[in-house]
Amino acid sequence: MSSIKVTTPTAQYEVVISPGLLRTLHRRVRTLSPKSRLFVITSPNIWKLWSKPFLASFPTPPEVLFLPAGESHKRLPSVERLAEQLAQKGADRDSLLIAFGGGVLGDMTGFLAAIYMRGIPYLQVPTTLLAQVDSSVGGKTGVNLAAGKNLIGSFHHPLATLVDPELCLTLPAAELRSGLQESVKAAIIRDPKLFRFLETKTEAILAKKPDVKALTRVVTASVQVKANVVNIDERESGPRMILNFGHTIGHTIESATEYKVLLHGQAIGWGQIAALHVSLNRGLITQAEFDRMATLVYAYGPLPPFKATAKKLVALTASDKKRRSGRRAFVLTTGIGSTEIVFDVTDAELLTATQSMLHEMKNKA
Ligand SMILES: NC(=O)c1ccc[n+]([C@@H]2O[C@H](COP(=O)([O-])OP(=O)(O)OC[C@H]3O[C@@H](n4cnc5c(N)ncnc54)[C@H](O)[C@@H]3O)[C@@H](O)[C@H]2O)c1
Ligand SMILES: O=C(O)C(=O)C[C@@H](O)[C@H](O)[C@H](O)COP(=O)(O)O
Ligand SMILES: [Zn+2]
Repeated sequence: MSSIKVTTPTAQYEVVISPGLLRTLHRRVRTLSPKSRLFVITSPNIWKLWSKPFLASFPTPPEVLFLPAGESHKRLPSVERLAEQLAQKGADRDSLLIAFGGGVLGDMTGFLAAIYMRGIPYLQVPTTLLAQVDSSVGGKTGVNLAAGKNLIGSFHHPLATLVDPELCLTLPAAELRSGLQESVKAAIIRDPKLFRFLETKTEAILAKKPDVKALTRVVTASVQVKANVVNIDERESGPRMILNFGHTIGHTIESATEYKVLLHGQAIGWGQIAALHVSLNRGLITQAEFDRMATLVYAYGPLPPFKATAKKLVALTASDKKRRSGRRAFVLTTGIGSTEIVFDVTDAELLTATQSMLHEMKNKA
């Protein structure tokens, strides 16, 4: 079992990572919140697969509310519908929400917890690899607008994040690989050791029945990277922007394709390729470093093709939340494990890099 601490000016909590943890969930929940009324928020498909071990330790079953699965449901009306259900069931400020799902469900449940009765506590019990390595940690919650990704939201940290890597054993292969793109990101921005692990253990990680020991190591190292960054910059005033490596173009790909074509991690995979091209063109990394990093991104593919022009993708960066005083922030890599945040990447530079990324996509098709 590993426990990683998140300590920010507004919150202090643990991320507990332990295979098999789900079967002892009730004890852990009651240690954190002895008396609260519990509301589990999940999706029908996840509940069908995992309700038995989830409920195994509960003396009486908690209330369960459902959200349909998928990024296209990550919108305000879904949150409102859930809030109405909570109100009808008499949820109050002593209630505790338990987000039992992937990043979409976790982001929405966290946002619901942030705004219901002006704020109630919630727990993250992430069920996808992506949610385990990234989205269940750090307190970013929210929903999408047609105009852009996560444009409505708040920072609201969970009471704790309880991770059982065994949950990933029922994930479709594409979902597992999507989550691994965020681990590749964590490795590129801050952890050369994780990078090497992802390079050498690809087979075990991507096996038909993934090696839980290897997955647990990937989750633990990725969460450690995330916690270290969040601990120094909770509100993304500066250093936290590095967690957005690959996301400037990745997010524009998601909104250009109306959140329907690619999984989040797949879009971020392409976004990382674009960011690698900018870094290479600026001479911040050697061709050999570029090749090594791009090879790792593609190793956790395939990254599906999509239709959008470079011009459109660059134009859509106008709604990126990292913009400061009208200037676009961009995260570059200066080598495996190191990054630089810059504000002077020109449209022309980004266009060239995005065209190179689209060219690679065409060659792979
Ligand atoms: N808040 C953050 O810091 C942060 C970080 C990274 C990503 N995100 C967000 O996370 C979202 C992506 O999350 P995701 O990749 O988990 O997608 P997701 O939540 O849509 O889950 C992917 C699919 O897997 C299913 N599923 C979940 N657990 C399963 C299991 N154990 N077995 C079988 N199927 C299962 C889900 O029902 C869904 O269909 C995006 O909206 C992204 O913006 C947020
Ligand atoms: O936690 C962060 O900070 C991140 O940037 C993590 C990202 O992987 C994640 O996709 C996040 O939701 C992006 O946030 P946004 O503020 O750029 O929408
Ligand atoms: Zn992400």
